[in-house]
Amino acid sequence: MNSPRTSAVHHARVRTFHPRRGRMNGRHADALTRLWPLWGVPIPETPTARLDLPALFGRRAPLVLEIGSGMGEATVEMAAADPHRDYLAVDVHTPGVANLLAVVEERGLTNVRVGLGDAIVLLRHMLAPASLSAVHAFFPDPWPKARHHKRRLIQPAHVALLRSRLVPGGALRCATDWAEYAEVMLETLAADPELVNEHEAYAPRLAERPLTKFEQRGVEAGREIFDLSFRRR
Ligand SMILES: C[S@@+](CC[C@H](N)C(=O)[O-])C[C@H]1O[C@@H](n2cnc3c(N)ncnc32)[C@H](O)[C@@H]1O
Repeated sequence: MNSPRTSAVHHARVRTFHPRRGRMNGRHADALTRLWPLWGVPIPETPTARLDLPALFGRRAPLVLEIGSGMGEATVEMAAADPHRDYLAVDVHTPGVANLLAVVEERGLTNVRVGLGDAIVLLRHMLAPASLSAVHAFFPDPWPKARHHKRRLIQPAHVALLRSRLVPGGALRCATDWAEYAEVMLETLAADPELVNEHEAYAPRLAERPLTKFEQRGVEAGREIFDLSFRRR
């Protein structure tokens, strides 16, 4: 369960999400014990310092942030195909984070680090403006009920924050299987004067984005998939 608390962001009240333990198996527990100290990025509730990215990755390279990486399927495939950039994945779901750490080890990837905690806290307090080459938000929770829309990742205050962390020309790529949220995403991103849509409306499917189990379930349920691709001016 999320245990939310509220905090002020650009004068809007939004939720902060705490890590969720979920259901852990032995492999997850082993990965957390061995690999978290190597590649894990703790996200405290009130961080006091920005991340030292060259120290974290052991090199200076363009950085991609994946928000809500789930079990890490997209992170692993995209990072493996893109060794000249570093990938920082973040999720609040501990078993997903543990799974990603295990697969990063199995695949021998050196360009992936994994944050556990709230992506908004990470963005606001731990990443400097203009520090990201790209932000990926694939299938963020749609929060379908109107009274929960305020929990959505894509909302004006968050978009301003996300965009501020991109380098000029940096990419913001989103996908969703929730048609109403797709429309809101399109409107919200298009309303930011510092973002440019790379397409007239929705983008074609991003070739390098793999099919995750989450997306597969949406397709099997008959839902259309919407991709969005914007760039910071
Ligand atoms: C619907 S799942 C999609 C997972 C994955 N991107 C995929 O396509 O399979 C959304 C993910 O976002 C994570 N999430 C939700 N709120 C978050 C937050 N504030 N910070 C980081 N991750 C978050 C959830 O734990 C969940 O793993």
